Amino acid sequence: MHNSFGTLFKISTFGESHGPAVGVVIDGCPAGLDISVEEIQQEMDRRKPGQSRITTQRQEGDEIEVLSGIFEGKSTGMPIALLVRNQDQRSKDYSHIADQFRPSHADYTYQVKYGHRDYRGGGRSSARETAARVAAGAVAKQLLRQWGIEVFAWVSQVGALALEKSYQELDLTKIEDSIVRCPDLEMAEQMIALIDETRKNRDTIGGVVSAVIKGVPPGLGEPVFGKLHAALGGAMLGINAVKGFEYGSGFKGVEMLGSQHNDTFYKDEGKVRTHSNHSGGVQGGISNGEDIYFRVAFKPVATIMMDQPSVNTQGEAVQVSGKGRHDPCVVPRAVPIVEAMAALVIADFYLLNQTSKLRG
Ligand SMILES: Cc1cc2nc3c(=O)[nH]c(=O)nc-3n(C[C@H](O)[C@H](O)[C@H](O)COP(=O)(O)O)c2cc1C
Ligand SMILES: C=C(O[C@@H]1CC(C(=O)O)=C[C@@H](OP(=O)(O)O)[C@H]1O)C(=O)O
Repeated sequence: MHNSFGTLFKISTFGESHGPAVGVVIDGCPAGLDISVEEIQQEMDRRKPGQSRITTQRQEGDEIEVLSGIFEGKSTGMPIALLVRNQDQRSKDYSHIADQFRPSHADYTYQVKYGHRDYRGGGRSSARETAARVAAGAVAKQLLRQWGIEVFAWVSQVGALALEKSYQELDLTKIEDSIVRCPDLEMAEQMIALIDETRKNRDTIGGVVSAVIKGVPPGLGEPVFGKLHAALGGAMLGINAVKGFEYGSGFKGVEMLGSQHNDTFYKDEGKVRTHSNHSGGVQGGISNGEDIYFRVAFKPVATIMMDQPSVNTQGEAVQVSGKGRHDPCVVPRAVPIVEAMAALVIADFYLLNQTSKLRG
């Protein structure tokens, strides 16, 4: 029932991994926005399968088709419909799970909830659906740019290999310089080697995507229900395979004292700023104008190329093994998904904020 996201900048996605297409309808994009379809395509290319040796080898062009809502390069204020046709489905890789459940994928929960499921490629539980979110996020990013807001995400951990540097110490222009999307290129090499080794062992591994949103004005977010950090957390936890979300000082903040953790205020050229930013740019659910930064934890991919105990739809014990093409680690492709979901939340909250008080 819940296939839509957002209040004013609202999206609905549709499509299954092995159906004819996946796509999105964006309802509420203001009219007159210059929209570059080429930029939407660049985001699709960052997410698409088959992009490097450390991702699934399913070969999809993920070429975006604009069905409505953009005319002469500008949004018309009408629903924007974007479509991607599926081209490289291999449904026979899934025949064996028509009546079996892969451990830790969504096979069992979809079956028990609906009594019927599209088992081909995981149907709608497949991360293929995130292609639609990335397309919508690419439009949201272009809207945010008008307001001076930018979103960056990168891989900061694979397995136990963790980048200890803060985002201020990283060169974020280097994110796309390695196939793993870690801007520290030495660490990137180690991460790639670890993913290669894991894949050779027919296994999978988890990781962390870190992100920062720059240029958010103070005042975005609703005070009780609809806190900005809660919306961001909800958006991130709604991405496939996500197991954790923290923003600002996050779980590490518990080790600090209030006197260390408080972000003290000062005035900088008429603006109220804070010296530190343990709050992660959000206080009381409302942005304070500082950078919003957060981390998203992804589990190791469920489908592994080895036998594991499970049950079938009759409740009988079986051994199930993954077949076909799967990501050994999702984080390199999750980077544009995290950016897209963050852009969608901020675009929505920016528009909502414009209705929150009389201005004069
Ligand atoms: C970018 C990305 C790629 C993914 N690729 C695969 C994959 O190839 N095989 C797989 O079993 N799961 C993959 N997943 C994870 C599944 O989609 C996810 O585990 C499944 O929908 C069950 O949901 P849950 O893990 O959130 O509970 C991927 C997730 C993301 C974000
Ligand atoms: C197709 C994509 O990734 C897929 C995500 C996925 C899963 O279970 O999430 C399983 C695999 O599906 P298939 O067996 O059909 O190749 C991945 O390739 C994509 O991201 O576009």
